[in-house]
Amino acid sequence: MELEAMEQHLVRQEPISKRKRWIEVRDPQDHSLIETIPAADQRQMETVIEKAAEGARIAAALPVYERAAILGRAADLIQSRLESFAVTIAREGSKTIREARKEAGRCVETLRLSAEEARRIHGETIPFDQVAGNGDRVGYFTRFPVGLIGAITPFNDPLNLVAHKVGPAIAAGNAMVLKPASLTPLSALKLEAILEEAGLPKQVFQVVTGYGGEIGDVLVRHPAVRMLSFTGGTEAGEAITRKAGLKKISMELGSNSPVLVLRDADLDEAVASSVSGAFWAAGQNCLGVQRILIEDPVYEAFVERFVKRARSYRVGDKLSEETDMGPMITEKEAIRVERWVQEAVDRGAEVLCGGERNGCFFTPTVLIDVPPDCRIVCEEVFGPVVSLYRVDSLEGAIREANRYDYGLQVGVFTKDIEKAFEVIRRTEAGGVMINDSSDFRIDAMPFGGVKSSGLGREGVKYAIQEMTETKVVCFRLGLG
Ligand SMILES: NC(=O)c1ccc[n+]([C@@H]2O[C@H](COP(=O)([O-])OP(=O)(O)OC[C@H]3O[C@@H](n4cnc5c(N)ncnc54)[C@H](O)[C@@H]3O)[C@@H](O)[C@H]2O)c1
Ligand SMILES: O=C[C@H](O)CS(=O)(=O)O
Repeated sequence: MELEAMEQHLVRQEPISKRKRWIEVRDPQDHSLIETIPAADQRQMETVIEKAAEGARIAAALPVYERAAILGRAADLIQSRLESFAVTIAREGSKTIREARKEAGRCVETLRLSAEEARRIHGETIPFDQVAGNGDRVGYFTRFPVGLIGAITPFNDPLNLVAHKVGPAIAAGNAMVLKPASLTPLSALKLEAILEEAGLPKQVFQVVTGYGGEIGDVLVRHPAVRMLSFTGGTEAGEAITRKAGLKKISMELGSNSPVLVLRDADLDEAVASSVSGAFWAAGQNCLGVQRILIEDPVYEAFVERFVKRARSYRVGDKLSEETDMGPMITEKEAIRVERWVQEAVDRGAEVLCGGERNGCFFTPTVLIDVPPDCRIVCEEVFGPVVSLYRVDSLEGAIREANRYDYGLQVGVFTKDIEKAFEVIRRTEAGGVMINDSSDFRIDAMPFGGVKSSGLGREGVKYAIQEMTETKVVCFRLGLG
């Protein structure tokens, strides 16, 4: 994402001795100062990593019942302080208070799932005698923790995406060092304190705040870090993958998610779900609906209803219960989106609603006639802008859905089971939602993308598989 790249560029330009050693966490809505926190330097990150080696030994030695109890207590503590967590998410980021409450509630769910899955990390027996001559051999494989995991998270879901890394890590007996986004680090710091209050030894989970390109680089390259769990933009993900060296890597990256509205769709459902999916968190959502491909017979009817609903969105104060959509994370990001919209308009696109910026606020925007090579559709907009396209057939919709090198999730609205399975089979994505938009997820399901949208899967049970190694044990009997 350009945002962090710009920030890192600025940090890199300053001599290390002159870099600010603190981060002012400010509310994007009014730039008010929320909290000032330290910006660690590379030496401090190295010290934390060295300390975390002891944390890996402690984590692996924690019996499963203790891991599960700690995670369950942490979930209970957050549940009891849900509003406080929601206010922090809303203030440091872009979410409205209603969106933030949902994220805090999902974090509780993610930690409870982690407590459950800690008890289900199984191996299997192996029938060695499937090969002649091995009748005297019995054995199994088991799973053991990777050790020390380096985690790096994005600004947009500052609590639950951290829980999706640290919950499975603890469940599997790993230690973790996390570098959260420097724009929204406070939720991660609160989670770190909750886990310590729930009984997690301090060395097992450490949050280090600072600038990605500076201290994140240390985490990426350090040989003691045996796995990297990254969530962020594709550009940063590729840069990190090149630097990481020989270690496990999990990449949850960007997308420009499509929704297919077929001629037999329930249009009211398709409109409601796609408007929500397009403008949730001011479009700063990896699963955000960025392109809608509508079959000819229902195009006019869908567009009219979609624009009407988009126009009804109340944009304003994040902490008001009445607000449907808050600001973008910075004015720089809002200006980028404004520039991308203008580029499309200069090339013939039409703005059906929105397109106005006021500081870091950008109104819910609906475009048509966008040339397919405009950045507003071929890159990840990560803002409240959605482009509608008329398609002449299911074949045309699938072709358009697969046009770009992203592949996180797809939504398709149809009542025809055959067409649904055609989309399931032929679209290039990590998830296909039938009669939901692309923006549908539960925290227990496997989650991740193909092509430039990622490597590997999160979702608690699946993250645990990635955060463990298998060990085969074989007994050769009859020699005593
Ligand atoms: N697939 C998913 O599950 C998922 C979920 C949320 C967000 N995202 C993606 O995250 C992006 C938005 O978040 P963002 O703007 O914070 O992303 P970003 O890529 O700018 O930054 C993400 C994190 O990586 C760090 N970072 C950036 N460059 C780095 C480098 N070279 N070395 C080490 N660390 C580095 C940042 O400090 C931050 O903590 C979008 O692309 C969105 O699609 C994906
Ligand atoms: O931004 C991407 C998130 O992973 C989507 S969700 O909030 O987890 O559904």
